[in-house]
Parts: sequence; structure tokens; C-alpha cells
Amino acid sequence: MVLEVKNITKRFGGITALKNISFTIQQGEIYGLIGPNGAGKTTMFNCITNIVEPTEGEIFFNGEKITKLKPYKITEKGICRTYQNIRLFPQMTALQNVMVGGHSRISAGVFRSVIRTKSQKQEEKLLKEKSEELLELVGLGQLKDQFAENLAYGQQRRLEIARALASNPTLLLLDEPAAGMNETETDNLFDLIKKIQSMGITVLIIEHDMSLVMRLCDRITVLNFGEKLAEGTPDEIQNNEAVIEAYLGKEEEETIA
Ligand SMILES: Nc1ncnc2c1ncn2[C@@H]1O[C@H](COP(=O)(O)OP(=O)(O)OP(=O)(O)O)[C@@H](O)[C@H]1O
Repeated sequence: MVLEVKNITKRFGGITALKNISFTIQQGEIYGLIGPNGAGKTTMFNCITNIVEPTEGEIFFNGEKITKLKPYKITEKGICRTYQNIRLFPQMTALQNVMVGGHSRISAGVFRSVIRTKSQKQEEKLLKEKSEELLELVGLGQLKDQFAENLAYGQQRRLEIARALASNPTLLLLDEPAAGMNETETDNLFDLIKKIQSMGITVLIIEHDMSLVMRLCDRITVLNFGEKLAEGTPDEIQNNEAVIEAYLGKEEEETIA
């Protein structure tokens, strides 16, 4: 088991964003977290990465409790994420953006930052090579010297994924990676996430594009008003009455409207 979310509750003042949520993710799975707006999905990501501290409950990563660890420690342990709103450095190149993601892995120190030792130069060289490989992986190899702000929206989203991969995660959290993408971009994203899975990386994804979620995920948890409505395979979720009523049915109505 890679991740165990155990009885997580998160309250913001009077709002209970998550109510006693539990689920587990196995090594190598692509696991989906879905639900209507405000259901608590991003709050769950924020609890896993300890951007917000859960009010109650515990989270274990590879059997180790991570609930109280600092976010950078959680990254070091191997959990990395992208954000719903793109958070790139717009006036840095694609390559520089990915290299920034990898810097958390490079050992630093006051002395070492003043005097660039041979080994440090070697580390930088390796980081650059690895970042270039990651840009190839996400299909941006030709665009490595472009400023992030000049990339198309779908390309920026893929760049964010490359940056998250630069810190060598074993669990990758993707927050609405297909938001704003057209059909071709979404298909490319599907291939990319499958490739990431084949590299042995476990994926937890929040996504509103139901066709993508149902094709991509091995298992899914559905949240609704902070509560766990259902958990199962895409087939089970699509045929679950409560889910259809609270979420999937509405999505269809919205699409028709
Ligand atoms: N930092 C915060 N302070 C106060 N309330 C918050 C905070 N973060 C989230 N909430 C509230 O918690 C609830 C769940 O929000 P959350 O963003 O987790 O939902 P979501 O499922 O990710 O929604 P969406 O699909 O719209 O991104 C909402 O009512 C939201 O207003």
C-alpha cells in the first residue's frame, strides 16, 4: 500500500470540508478523486501534502505517518503535486522551470552555494540532462528554451507535470490536469499519465473530465459535500445510483444544457 488516508476530517471554521474520509491506494494504481465543485477534493490534496493540517485523522505514506511533516519533507519522501491553477515561473524557460523542480533534490549549503565545487557542477549537469529527458517525456523537448508564458495552455499543464516529476516522486498528485484542454490535448494527457504509470509511479488524480477519468483510473473515490459517497472501479462508479444522482447525472444535464 502506497497511501493510506485514515479518517481524515478537515474543518475551516464552521465549514466541514472533509468528513471522516478513508481510502487506500496501491502501488502502481491510477486513482481518481471526483465529485462536484466544493466537494473537498483539493482540500484532500492539501491535507496529503500538509498545506493544510487535517483537523482529525492520519495519513500514511509507504507505512510511515506523514500527517505532521512539513510540506517539503513530504516532497522529499516522494509525494509531488501539480495545482489546479498553473503555477509556473512565466519568465523562465521551460527547461529552467523543470530544473527548479529538481533543485529540492540537490544538496545545498552556505559554503556550497558560494563555491561551486566540481561535484556541484556535476550535479547541475545531471539535473539539466534529467530535466531535458522529462521535457521529452511530456512532449516539450523542442520547446525547452521557450519562456513558459509563451507556451500554449495544454503545454503549460504538461510542463507542470514535468516539473513535478523532476523531484522523483513515487506518488504524483494531479489536480485537474485536463482543465481547459481540447480533445487532442486530453488524449495526449491520457497517454502521458499512462506512461508515468508504466514508469512505476503511482498517480492520484482530481479531474472533472469524466470520459478521461473513466478511461484512465483503476479505482475512484467520489466525494460529495465532504463525505465519501462511493468507492470502486470506473464501472462500479458509473452504475452507482447515489453517484448518478449526486454527480454524474448532473454532469450529463450540464453537458446537454
Ligand atoms: N483555506 C480555506 N479556508 C476556508 N474554506 C476553505 C478553504 N479551502 C477550502 N475551503 C472550503 O472547503 C470546501 C471544499 O473545497 P475544495 O476546494 O476542497 O473543493 P473541490 O472539491 O476541490 O472543489 P473544485 O472542484 O471546485 O475545485 C469548500 O466549501 C471551500 O469553500
